[in-house]
Amino acid sequence: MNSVDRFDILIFGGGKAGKTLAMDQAKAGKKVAVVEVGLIGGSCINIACIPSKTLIRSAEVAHSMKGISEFGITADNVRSSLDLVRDRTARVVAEMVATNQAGFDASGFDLVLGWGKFIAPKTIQVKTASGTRTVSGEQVFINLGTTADVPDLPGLADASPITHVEALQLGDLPTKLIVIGGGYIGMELGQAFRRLGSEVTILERGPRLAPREDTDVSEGILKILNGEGIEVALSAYDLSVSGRSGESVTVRSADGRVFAGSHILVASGRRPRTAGIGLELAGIEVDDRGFIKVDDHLRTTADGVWAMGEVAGTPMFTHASLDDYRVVKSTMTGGNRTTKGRMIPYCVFIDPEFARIGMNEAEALKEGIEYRVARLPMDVVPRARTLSQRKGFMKALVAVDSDKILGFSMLGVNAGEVMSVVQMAMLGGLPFTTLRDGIFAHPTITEGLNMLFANVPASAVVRKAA
Ligand SMILES: Cc1cc2nc3c(=O)[nH]c(=O)nc-3n(C[C@H](O)[C@H](O)[C@H](O)COP(=O)(O)OP(=O)(O)OC[C@H]3O[C@@H](n4cnc5c(N)ncnc54)[C@H](O)[C@@H]3O)c2cc1C
Ligand SMILES: NC(=O)c1ccc[n+]([C@@H]2O[C@H](COP(=O)([O-])OP(=O)(O)OC[C@H]3O[C@@H](n4cnc5c(N)ncnc54)[C@H](O)[C@@H]3O)[C@@H](O)[C@H]2O)c1
Repeated sequence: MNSVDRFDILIFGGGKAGKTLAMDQAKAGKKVAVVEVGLIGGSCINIACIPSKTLIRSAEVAHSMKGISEFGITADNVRSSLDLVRDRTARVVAEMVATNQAGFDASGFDLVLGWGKFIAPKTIQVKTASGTRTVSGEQVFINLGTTADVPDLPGLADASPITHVEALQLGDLPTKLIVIGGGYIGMELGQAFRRLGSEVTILERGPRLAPREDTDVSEGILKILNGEGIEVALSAYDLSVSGRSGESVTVRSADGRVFAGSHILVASGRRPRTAGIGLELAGIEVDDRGFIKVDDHLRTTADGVWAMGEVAGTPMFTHASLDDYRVVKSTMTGGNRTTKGRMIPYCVFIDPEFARIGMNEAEALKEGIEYRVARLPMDVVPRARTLSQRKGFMKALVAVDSDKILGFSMLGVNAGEVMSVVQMAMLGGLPFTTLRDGIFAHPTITEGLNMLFANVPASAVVRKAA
């Protein structure tokens, strides 16, 4: 073994939780190292949230130009250039990487760039540009994230499919994009490419999009995507592929449907980056899907080793990874914050957005929780009319035996922001009447919450699992 550089804190993978903990602990005077294969700042800013949302914004602008006559404006000869869209995305990413790098430098931790693997408990060997370096930590934190899971479908690997990484860096706009998977990435990027000018077909093996959501949400999203000319093939399972992405591809489903396209994008879920990194040499166990086993404090099966973010099975959101940092920091400083029962919001950046906090009807029914439900079509919210963004609805679940808000779902313009207002009320333990009777600025989308919560039935409409 090479000589070992010893640290108080060793972080394996510089994702959201890892980089935040590294800066925090280095500033606190600890000797800290982060082993990172190359994404300065992790997936979110380099290849995931930030570039995808930047591309999506360009696509939104392109889309609104198409419907510009609705606003009494004429714009002739409007064209989009994928090169310029990609350059804008690259600029936003570069800015964020630079900001991250500056934060890393200011905190003073040792960034060890290279692919790492455990070679002994708490000891990682890193293949750097100049050779190998071995580092160990008194406390070790794993934050390695996930990677696109390319399913083992006949012909798919030979077709050289793209993932979100390549999709965000394409030189030419696909004439016809086939997307395998109708989840977050499939819906977001599918809609964005459609709006930039591609024909798009989404193949989803399940019977509906967004299967974790209530059926009214799935139906609403389907209608919106179909309305923009996106073909969505549901129950498209046991796919087989021929051809090559970038040239011509054909996909067949078990029931005989055939889909032809120029490119194929795989967006069918994620797999943890735990293979081949010597976890067994470090006493760190994984579950049957390869995610690192952790307890509510994110402690692994190895003493003094924690795992955070997606690799630990945390819900796959940047803000959830950030909260893992808080959980770990709490344990390190004698606190008792855990992952148990935490409320994690999310927003799918289709347009209009879909956002949820807390429970939906399907979950309440499954758990046998009685609830009252209020619904409001976006069409009646004055701000939605001024914006010509009338699609979708808001929905809230309220307890039966109290005025507690159980959950909120919204498919509509600014859903992510409006959801946060409801989330604050839930975090503060406020009754739904606070949102029903609070004074919101007019005309805002949030003002719709007055109307939504005015629709909460006194008690009559109670639904319960059969
Ligand atoms: C296309 C896309 C869009 C998304 N959009 C959103 C969104 O809008 N909002 C949201 O909240 N979430 C979004 N997500 C999810 C979000 O990106 C992640 O949940 C978030 O980045 C947290 O990841 P993490 O902290 O678990 O790890 P990551 O940020 O993935 O960090 C893991 C790091 O470990 C490094 N690494 C891995 N293996 C090794 C090794 N052997 N040696 C050295 N280094 C290694 C990687 O290079 C990486 O930098 C999106 C994901 C994708 C794919
Ligand atoms: N806005 C956001 O916060 C955001 C955006 C993008 C990604 N993410 C995170 O990244 C995760 C991964 O995204 P994703 O879209 O890859 O996964 P996903 O789990 O959201 O969706 C994958 C979809 O692919 C389908 N599928 C799987 N195998 C298939 C097959 N062989 N044929 C056809 N369909 C198949 C699944 O039924 C599912 O609907 C998300 O779950 C989310 O947590 C978040």
